[in-house]
Amino acid sequence: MPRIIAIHEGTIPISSSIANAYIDFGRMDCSIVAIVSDVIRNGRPLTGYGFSSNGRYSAGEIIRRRIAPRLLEADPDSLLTDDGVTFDPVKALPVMTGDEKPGGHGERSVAVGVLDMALHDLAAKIEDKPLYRWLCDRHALGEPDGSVFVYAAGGYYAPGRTLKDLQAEMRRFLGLGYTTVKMKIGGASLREDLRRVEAVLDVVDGAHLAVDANGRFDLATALAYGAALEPYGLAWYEEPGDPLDHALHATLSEQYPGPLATGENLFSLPDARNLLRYAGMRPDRDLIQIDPVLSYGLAEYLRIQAMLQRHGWSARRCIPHGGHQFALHIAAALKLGGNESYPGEFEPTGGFADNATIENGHLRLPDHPGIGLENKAKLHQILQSLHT
Ligand SMILES: O=C([O-])CC(=O)C(=O)O
Ligand SMILES: [Mg+2]
Repeated sequence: MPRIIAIHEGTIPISSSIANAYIDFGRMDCSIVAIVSDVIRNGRPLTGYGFSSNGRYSAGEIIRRRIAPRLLEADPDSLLTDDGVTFDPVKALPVMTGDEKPGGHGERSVAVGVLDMALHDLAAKIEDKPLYRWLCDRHALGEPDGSVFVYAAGGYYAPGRTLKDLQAEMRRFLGLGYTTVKMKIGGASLREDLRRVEAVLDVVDGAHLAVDANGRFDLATALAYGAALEPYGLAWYEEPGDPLDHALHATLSEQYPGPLATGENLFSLPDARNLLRYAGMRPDRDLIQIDPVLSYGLAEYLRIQAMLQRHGWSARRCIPHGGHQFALHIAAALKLGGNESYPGEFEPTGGFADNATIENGHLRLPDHPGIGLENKAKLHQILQSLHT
């Protein structure tokens, strides 16, 4: 039966000289982990890799001091599938969150999410299957989607960036094969932001443009932007107010008829449930963007999906925040609405396999065992250096 031999952890920069309406990414970093097993394949121990999505900083201290030791000290059989063949990240979740009080889901949800990613990578590698296939088989999810909708998120604020630069960036996204793009709002005045939005609307139509305020607005500003944006018929209006201000969101959803999107800063099942209970979310048009890696991992995300279904939500209304290969497998297996992508940003963890190509806004699934981070050369080299 497989055993964990060692867990290695590190922090790497994913910094970028860009800003959204709330933060500057000049000092952004993230946690990376390698879980080494005693299963030998091609003369080497099979190893699972994980990293955190952008937006929260490295959770190294919590991984080192609390979460990784719990995995290493657990009864090894308690981490395995019932047949004992491979690791079961669903069983690892209560082990990793043992002795943690409920509520206040902050950086520890990131620490758990990073290790959950590595456990999923390892579990699928042991069974020699790409992760999306492994998930479908182990969770009886039927056939995975053959390709996944991906949209290009960019349009950040940066010193000296002109409207022409913004248009050039969006054209570059379309040239890469994306059909839908997203840009930031809320980091400038409404007047200036409308000039930026209209400049991008010279490149794509409204139905293929989303805007993201990153939680910047108070109610009056969210409503003013909503009224101004409504005629454009945008793909969605994202994170208008503080992620926990559900009353703001509910009021806006009564006024703004187009799709609203939020959830990237909600990190747990109870947080997701409160969103549905109190934020006026409309299952026929709105989007939920909870990021599995930032919110206790895919094991917790499966529980969130079950809760959404009980509330009458389709998985297709979920397009997680994040933009990396793990999210691609999750979207294909769970038949989500798609996946985010930030072409050229948040490297080396962000983005897909080196040879991945987007066609008509969709990405085909890789067939490498596990997540396939081995097909992302620069990242793989960094991950390997954790344990070799
Ligand atoms: O700028 C960010 O923090 C990223 C973000 O909101 C997104 O991907 O939707
Ligand atoms: Mg966002």
